[in-house]
Amino acid sequence: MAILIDGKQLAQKVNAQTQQRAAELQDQGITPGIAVILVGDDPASQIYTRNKHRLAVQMGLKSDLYRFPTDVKQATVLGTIKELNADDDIDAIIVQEPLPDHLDAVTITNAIRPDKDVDGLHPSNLGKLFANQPGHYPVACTPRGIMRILAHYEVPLAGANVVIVGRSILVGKPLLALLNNANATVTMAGRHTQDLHQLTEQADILIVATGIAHFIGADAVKKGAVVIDVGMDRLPSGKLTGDVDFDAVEPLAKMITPVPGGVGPMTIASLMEQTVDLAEWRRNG
Ligand SMILES: NC(=O)C1=CN([C@@H]2O[C@H](COP(=O)(O)OP(=O)(O)OC[C@H]3O[C@@H](n4cnc5c(N)ncnc54)[C@H](OP(=O)(O)O)[C@@H]3O)[C@@H](O)[C@H]2O)C=CC1
Ligand SMILES: Nc1nc(=O)c2c([nH]1)NC[C@@H]1CN(c3ccc(C(=O)N[C@@H](CCC(=O)O)C(=O)O)cc3)C=[N+]21
Repeated sequence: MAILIDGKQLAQKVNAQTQQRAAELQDQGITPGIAVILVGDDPASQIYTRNKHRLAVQMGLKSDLYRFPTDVKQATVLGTIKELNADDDIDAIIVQEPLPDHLDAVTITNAIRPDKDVDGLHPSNLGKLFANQPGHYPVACTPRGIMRILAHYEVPLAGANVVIVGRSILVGKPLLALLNNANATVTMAGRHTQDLHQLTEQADILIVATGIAHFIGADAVKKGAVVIDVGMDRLPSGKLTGDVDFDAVEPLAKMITPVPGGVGPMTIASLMEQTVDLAEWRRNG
C-alpha cells in the first residue's frame, strides 16, 4: 500500500497562507491581479481556467479572462498582452497552452513582461532557473507545485534517480532544472527514447507528463518508487484520469499522486502563491 499524496490538502494549507498574504496587501490598497488568455477549447485548459478563477475570486484576487476563438489573429493576442503588460492592476499573465498551430507560441511567450510571467516561460526567467541563479523570478507553477509536494512528503532529492517522461517547456524542462538544482540525477525521456521501460524501472522518483491516459503501468515502475502523475486525461467514459494506471501501480509504489487531487490542486495553489509573489516583487523589488 502506497502513501497517497494528498495534493488537495496540501494545496489548502498553501492557499490559506496565500490568502493571508493577499489580505495584508489589500490593507495597503493593493489587490493582486491575474489575467488569463485562453484560445480555443482545450479541455485541460478549461478545467484549469475554471478552477483558478474560482479560487482567485475566493481569495479576493482580481481575475480576468480573455477568451478568443481558435482562429484568432496573432496580432490580437499580442495586442492584449501589450495592454496587460502596461496595466498596473495586473501582476500575473498566463497564456494557456496548447495554442493552435497558426499562432507562434515563442513570439507570444516572449511578449509577456518577465516580471508578470507567472508561468515562468520567458527565456529570461527560464535562463535564471537553468543557471540556478539566486533572486526573485517566477518558475512554472506545475513544477513548483511538484517540488512543494516532494518537500512536504520529505522525499530525498540529493542523489535520487529521477526520470521525467515528457519534456514540455511547461512541465518537463523546468522540472529538470529544479530537480537538478536540488542535486538529483535527472533523466528526461520523450517520444524518441529507446527502451523507456528500462529507464523508468530505475527511477526512485518517476514523474509522468505525456497526456496519454494510463501510459505507465506496473511493469514500468520500480518497487518502492515515488510516482508523480501530471496527466489530465479523459477516459472514453469521460472520466478524468492521469498518465499512470493508478490501480496497477499503487500497490508497488512507496508514494503516489492521484488524479484528480494530486498535482492539479498544487498547480493552482502555486499559481495563486506566485501571483502574490509577483505583486510583492514588482512593488518592492
Ligand atoms: N496537473 C497539472 O497541473 C497539469 C497537467 N498537465 C497535463 O499533463 C499532460 C502533459 O502536458 P504537457 O507537459 O503540456 O505536454 P505536451 O503535450 O506539451 O508534451 C507531451 C510530452 O510527452 C512526450 N510523449 C508523448 N508520447 C510519448 C511516448 N509515447 N513516449 C515518451 N514520451 C512521450 C512528448 O515527447 P516529445 O517531446 O519527444 O514529443 C512530450 O514531451 C497533459 O495531460 C496536460 O493536460 C499539464 C500542465 C499542468
Ligand atoms: N500556460 C499554461 N499553464 C498551465 O499550467 C497549464 C496550461 N497552460 N494549459 C493546461 C494545463 C493543464 N493544467 C491544469 C492545472 C490544474 C488542474 C486541476 O485543477 N486539476 C484538478 C481537477 C479537478 C476537477 O475535476 O475539476 C485535480 O487534478 O484535482 C487541471 C489542469 C494547467 N495547465
